Amino acid sequence: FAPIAGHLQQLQRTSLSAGGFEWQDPTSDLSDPGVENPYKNPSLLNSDDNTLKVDPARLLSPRLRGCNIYFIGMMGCGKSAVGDAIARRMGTYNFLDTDIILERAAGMTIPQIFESEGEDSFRDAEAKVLDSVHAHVRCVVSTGGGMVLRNQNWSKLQTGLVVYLKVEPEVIMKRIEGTDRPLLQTPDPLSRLKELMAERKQKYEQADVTVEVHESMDVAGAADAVIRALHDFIDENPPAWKMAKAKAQADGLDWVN
Ligand SMILES: Nc1ncnc2c1ncn2[C@@H]1O[C@H](COP(=O)(O)OP(=O)(O)O)[C@@H](O)[C@H]1O
Ligand SMILES: O=C(O)C1=C[C@@H](OP(=O)(O)O)[C@@H](O)[C@H](O)C1
Repeated sequence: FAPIAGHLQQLQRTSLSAGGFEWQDPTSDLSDPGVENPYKNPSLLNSDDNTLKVDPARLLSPRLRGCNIYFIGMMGCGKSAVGDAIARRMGTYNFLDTDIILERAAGMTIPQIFESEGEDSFRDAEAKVLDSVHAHVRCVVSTGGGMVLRNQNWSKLQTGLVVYLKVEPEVIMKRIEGTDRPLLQTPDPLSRLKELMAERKQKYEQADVTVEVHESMDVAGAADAVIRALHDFIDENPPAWKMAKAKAQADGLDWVN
């Protein structure tokens, strides 16, 4: 049976294509690229200044193995700016913005949709956009600030890693003052922003990873903080097969890759 066994092994090593997307059999050895947290790998550190020799963003892709990253948080917290910066640095992930997809599909801007269709219709359309987006892999997705409101959306968000960018309302307000976000068209937008944040706090805190972005952090700095937090999250939540491997080895059993 040796030739057949060889064939099977070959098959196991081949990445499969489903729904037009490449994915790798999680039980094959290819899915363990041997990439560990770069921040914890002394051989990746420059000895003179302790900076990393590689961009840790590039080493996120092999560790995520196609899993999407979803950014959640209040409008203006930086989901689009930071998400786009991270996708570019990762190199192998695409950046998607659910607001932009919705605007293109509707042929209207978000303020126009709120005005002509109302918030409920906007939320229905937003949920449909997430339905289609979550079928894709290797994406960094910026969601609209209210995506977290509907429980049904969480079943899609939870197929990926959910990152909450936590920013003080006063900092957000400075960034988005005067923009046309429909929910802030009130005489006192800062109070409205604080109310919305208080209402949504519990939902945002359901994220896998929360990153606090302070006023002194620019987009690149916020991206650095997210990348580091994601590496740490992957360390703390190893995939099931990796835990099974560790257990088998601890039990003195052979693990066949
Ligand atoms: N950390 C940051 N420092 C400075 N400006 C930022 C930062 N994050 C985002 N911005 C700016 O704030 C504005 C709102 O950010 P954006 O990414 O559109 O937010 P969101 O997608 O969460 O609504 C943009 O002009 C963006 O360039
Ligand atoms: O918080 C919200 O309810 C909204 C946030 C906006 O997206 P951003 O968070 O990208 O600004 C946009 O979806 C719409 O104005 C509603």
